[in-house]
Amino acid sequence: MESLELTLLGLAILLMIVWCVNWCMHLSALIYGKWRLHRQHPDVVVEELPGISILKPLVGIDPNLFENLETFFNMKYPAYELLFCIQDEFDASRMIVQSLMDKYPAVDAKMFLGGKNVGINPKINNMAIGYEAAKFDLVMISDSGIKMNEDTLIDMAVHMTSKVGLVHQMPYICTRKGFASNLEKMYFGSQHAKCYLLADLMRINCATGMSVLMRKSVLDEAGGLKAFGQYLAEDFFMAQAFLDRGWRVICCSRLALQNSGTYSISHHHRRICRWMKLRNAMVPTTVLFEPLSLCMPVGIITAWAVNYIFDISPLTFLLVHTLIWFLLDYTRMKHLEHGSIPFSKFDFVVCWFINEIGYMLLLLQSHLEPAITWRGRHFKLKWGGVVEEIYTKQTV
Ligand SMILES: CCCCCCCC/C=C\CCCCCCCC(=O)N[C@@H](CO)[C@H](O)/C=C/CCCCCCCCCCCCC
Ligand SMILES: O=c1ccn([C@@H]2O[C@H](COP(=O)(O)OP(=O)(O)O[C@H]3OC[C@@H](O)[C@H](O)[C@H]3O)[C@@H](O)[C@H]2O)c(=O)[nH]1
Repeated sequence: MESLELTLLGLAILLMIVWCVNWCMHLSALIYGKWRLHRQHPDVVVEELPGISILKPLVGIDPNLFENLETFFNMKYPAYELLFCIQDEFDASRMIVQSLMDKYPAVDAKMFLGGKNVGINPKINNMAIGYEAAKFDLVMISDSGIKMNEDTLIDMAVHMTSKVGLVHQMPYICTRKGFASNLEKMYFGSQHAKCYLLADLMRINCATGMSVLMRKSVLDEAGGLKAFGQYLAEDFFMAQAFLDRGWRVICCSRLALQNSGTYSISHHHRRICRWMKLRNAMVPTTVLFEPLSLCMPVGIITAWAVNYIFDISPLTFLLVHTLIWFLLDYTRMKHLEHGSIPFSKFDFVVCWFINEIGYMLLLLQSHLEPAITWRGRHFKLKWGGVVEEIYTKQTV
């Protein structure tokens, strides 16, 4: 009996430690975010910044594609080239790119059609020819849904100091109409931002491949772009290749502004679930630790612990815990927005709860359905990250 009580007390103390670690994570991410993000670079001599080759992998179109791509033709940067990689020669995005190239003849832009089969990852295959044609030593990969501010490239280049090999942007969401967009903003502004900033602070590899600037010479030393075609989480392995060679990988101070014109709650959930599956395979410790960094699971288990140790009402504890967590998320989101949050406080509360509950369900789903579907293709992820395409039989 005594040993059971001792075990329960030990467990309760352990849970309280996990709870304290979570508050430390929250506060550190808030402070680090304030220091790292939205910096200005008034003293930079822009003309001296190195040239950049920007790879834009494109598949299909969405209502914001023209607007998003146009921002790349209007960047304040001394030397850059745009390498549009279009997966299918009959893809509708070809017309959009052509019209932008006609509108901005002074911008160095080229189109590459069809890609090259160098592996399984379709994004890598799509960019393979463009990568070979890149003329600068700094290569940037920028996904189709990204919108750039005029000075983002400057910010990324400034972060590429002599010890840094890869600069990435923390994903965030542009303000668009509707609840689905607000929910996406909530996801990227709460738990995701907290962990992303912390991982960057602690130099843990967390680079997301939607917007990354890299030293091409180092990537070539690692086998070039094609070496990463066997993985679906090519972003993680690319960043790892830089870390393994002693280079620093850092997050710059501008956020990656995702502004895809096609969005819905189910699309967001499918995408996040796909990312969770990648994380589970790449960094298996996240299987245990990710649930332990979420508001509700941590609140519930700690409510039991404080009740066991201090006889505090679990419900009161849970309410106070949730309220403070919520306020910290609100503060972080305000900071990410660099101003006021673009939806009402009521919408914020609703989105926050739906995001917290949805997050837990998605984590569960990511374990129940291991296969990955990406843009209509199915993949089987093996431990360690190597991927295999699953072909389904067509019946006529
Ligand atoms: C007692 C509490 C411990 C807390 C541990 C928290 C673990 C949280 C794990 C993940 C949360 C989100 C991570 C954000 C970045 C990942 C984005 C992503 O999934 N990207 C994929 C698609 O682009 C990519 O292919 C995935 C690659 C693997 C990334 C692995 C990230 C590990 C991040 C760990 C963060 C630890 C924070 C600090 C711990 C004290
Ligand atoms: O078959 C494909 C699918 C996607 N892509 C391109 O890859 C980019 C990202 O595609 P999506 O927007 O569908 O996917 P995500 O935003 O979830 O991608 C993210 O997660 C998986 C990682 O491997 C990626 O690096 C990261 O960008 C786009 O530019 C898209 O055009 C291809 O070129 N071919």
